[in-house]
Amino acid sequence: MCTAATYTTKDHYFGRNLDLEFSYNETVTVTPRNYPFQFRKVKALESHYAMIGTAFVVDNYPLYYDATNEKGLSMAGLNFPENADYKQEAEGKDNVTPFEFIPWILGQCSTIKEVKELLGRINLININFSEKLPLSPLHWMISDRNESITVESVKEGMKIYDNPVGILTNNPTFDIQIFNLNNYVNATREIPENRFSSAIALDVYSRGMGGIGIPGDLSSSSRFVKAVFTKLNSVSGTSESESISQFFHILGSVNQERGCVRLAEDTYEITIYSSCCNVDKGVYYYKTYENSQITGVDMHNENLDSQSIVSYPLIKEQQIKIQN
Ligand SMILES: C[C@H](CCC(=O)NCCS(=O)(=O)O)[C@H]1CC[C@H]2[C@@H]3[C@H](O)C[C@@H]4C[C@H](O)CC[C@]4(C)[C@H]3C[C@H](O)[C@]12C
Repeated sequence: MCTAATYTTKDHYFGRNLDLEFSYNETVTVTPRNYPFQFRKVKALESHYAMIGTAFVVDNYPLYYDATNEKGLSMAGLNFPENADYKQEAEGKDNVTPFEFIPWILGQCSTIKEVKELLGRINLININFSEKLPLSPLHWMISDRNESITVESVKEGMKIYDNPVGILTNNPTFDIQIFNLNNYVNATREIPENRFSSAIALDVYSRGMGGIGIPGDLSSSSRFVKAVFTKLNSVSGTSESESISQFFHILGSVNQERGCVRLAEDTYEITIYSSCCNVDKGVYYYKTYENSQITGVDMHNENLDSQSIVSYPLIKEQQIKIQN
């Protein structure tokens, strides 16, 4: 499972947890403006906005999981099994495959307003990248500095939801996820009062009891509630260090620790990486399951006018600082 989030202090931040039981050898990848983006059915983008994010690069093609462009627009794909439904090619539409969706949008748009215009013409089509890499059932969160949307291509067609909480997990569909928040109307970060009954004296014997009821399990609907509660109640200073620390704590509230979700004998889902991009500065920070140190890649340290993608392998080993 996965969780994506936005957060704003002085700057804007966008990132995600990538939860899975295996890794595709993904890298932090910068695609510069003049890398010719080929698409299966629509015209290539010979020049476009530059972007940075995590991608599995195959045959010199960056298959992005999540990315941010130089205008601060960001996008992440998250699993959406049984609900995602991709279509046949349709005339008069921009026929884009799901694995091309991130470059198609981030290559051309700088705001959600522009994204909505492109989405009006788009048709997400069912063409596999290759036999070895078939399509994944995904839905997406797309965010600019001011707002987020959730995009779901389902049986009935393309659904575009305003996402007022800036969080996305996996199933069920986004309308149900948002509705489910109503069930937690009573949860609070404040010290709770006894509203149970005046007939009995109840003791607030611990801090944090206002949040009792917020789920702690790792299902996607529970992670949605937990991540929204944590994010919407987040408080931090506005420096880069304070902001990204808080961001990683938001994602950490729904981290998958090895052992808690078993998929098969000796197979467990874990948070492979957590990312946090400062979308104003184009710096992509990440941690991995075994590397708690925050590592950053600055897209502006690359030649953004070039034609060649640049990839940095994730540093996966723990970086321990012995202090004495
Ligand atoms: C599985 C990943 C999402 C993580 C997630 O939501 N897991 C939850 C599992 S579940 O709900 O509990 O079943 C998704 C996110 C981005 C996906 C990748 C990107 O879409 C890029 C390519 C696209 C190709 O078609 C398939 C390989 C692939 C490299 C994808 C593999 C996989 O589906 C990824 C890595």
